[in-house]
Amino acid sequence: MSAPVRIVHLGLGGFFRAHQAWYTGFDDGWGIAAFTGRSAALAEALTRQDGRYTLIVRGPSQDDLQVQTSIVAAFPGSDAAAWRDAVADPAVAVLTITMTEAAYAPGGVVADRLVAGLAARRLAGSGPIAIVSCDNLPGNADATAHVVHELAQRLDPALDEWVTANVSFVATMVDRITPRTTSEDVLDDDLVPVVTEPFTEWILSGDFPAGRPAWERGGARFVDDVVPHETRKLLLLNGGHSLLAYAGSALGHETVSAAVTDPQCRAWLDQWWDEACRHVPLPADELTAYRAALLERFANPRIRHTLAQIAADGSQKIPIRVVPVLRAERSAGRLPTGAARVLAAWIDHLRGAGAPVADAGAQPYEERAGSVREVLTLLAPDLDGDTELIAETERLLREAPVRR
Ligand SMILES: NC(=O)c1ccc[n+]([C@@H]2O[C@H](COP(=O)([O-])OP(=O)(O)OC[C@H]3O[C@@H](n4cnc5c(N)ncnc54)[C@H](O)[C@@H]3O)[C@@H](O)[C@H]2O)c1
Ligand SMILES: O=P(O)(O)OC[C@@H](O)[C@@H](O)[C@H](O)[C@H](O)CO
Repeated sequence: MSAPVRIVHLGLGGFFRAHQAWYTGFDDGWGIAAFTGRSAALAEALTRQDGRYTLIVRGPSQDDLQVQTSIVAAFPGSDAAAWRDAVADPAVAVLTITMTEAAYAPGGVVADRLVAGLAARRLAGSGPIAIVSCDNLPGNADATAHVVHELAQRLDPALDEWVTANVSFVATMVDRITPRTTSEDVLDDDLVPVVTEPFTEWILSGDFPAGRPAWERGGARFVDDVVPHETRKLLLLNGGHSLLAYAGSALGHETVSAAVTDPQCRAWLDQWWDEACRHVPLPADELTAYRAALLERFANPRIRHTLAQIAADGSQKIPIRVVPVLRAERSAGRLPTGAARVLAAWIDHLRGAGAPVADAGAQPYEERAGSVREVLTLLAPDLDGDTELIAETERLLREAPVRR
């Protein structure tokens, strides 16, 4: 028998099924009703399989197939009535989100959906709930709270007061490399499996006023402060990914594993990590171990994580993965060549090098990509008078690979 629905998820995709749904599977008292962002296809396919799917845990030499059953209902994001009913259900205690960074823009889809759901919950008198953003955003709890309060206040100040009294925004660091599923991954008895890596990490901080699953059974950790862990992951893993996505694809590489085994890319990655590590508030030995583990994870030749997938939405990612290091290094009086290289490689990508641009926010940057200073004016106006940084970025652009 399926578990009762006690979690609602927004952003049914690959990562959620490799991560939060997998952790929830360790506690059979908790079922999930999951909603896609937009499309109906995945919800329909999962519904035909009664929510079951196979997690293909792909190690460097073999696969471990794990059938997952924590999703008990799947809906297309367009089913607004099902969404409101699900969030209003008094049995539901937790709402998780994986909608990508861009969806948190003010007036964006995260605010819209959450406020519609919370308004229905308030009307139904269903009481408190925890909202857990699992997107790669610094301060993902605060970012979620901000867009929810902003919209609720504008629509109905009484709803905003209810949110303040009833909603707990939980901060998280999430990590499990999960490339997009391709037709080659499909199994005889499963049209919608998910391929992921063996490594997984989940660190959370915050209250769950209506209870939560025993996610620690899968290894999740509850801490007072996620910020050091989030900074470690965003700068070293995601920042390293962005470097490889732009600089590696310009060299002709297609995947993370191909790029990281190229000695040139590897040297650039080490230089970026040396600079970024100075701004991660964790002990040096922890960072050394994390870097070593990351190299193994990135090099897994059986995980086909395309640089094009990671390169998408650079206008949302560069400001949080790279700019903080540029800023901190310049404030410390250093010229960070590794960080400037990520910036230069992204500008080169906007000019047409490497992976194609797939980014709804790219246009103003593409229009200014001929001038490093003008890109900085949009990206980090406090740095657009920094002639030394601009000259270094221009030098790196002149040295950018010619093979495209
Ligand atoms: N894939 C990973 O390795 C990974 C790891 C850690 C964190 N994450 C976080 O999870 C997010 C989702 O990753 P995924 O691999 O599941 O991606 P995905 O493309 O499968 O997207 C997940 C869901 O979000 C929806 N969506 C995306 N952008 C949207 C938009 N602008 N408007 C409406 N709906 C939208 C999609 O339709 C889908 O339902 C990432 O952006 C990241 O923040 C991913
Ligand atoms: O998923 P995105 O688009 O935010 O970023 C692409 C990758 O850097 C990211 O998905 C990592 O694989 C992930 O964060 C690993 O936990």
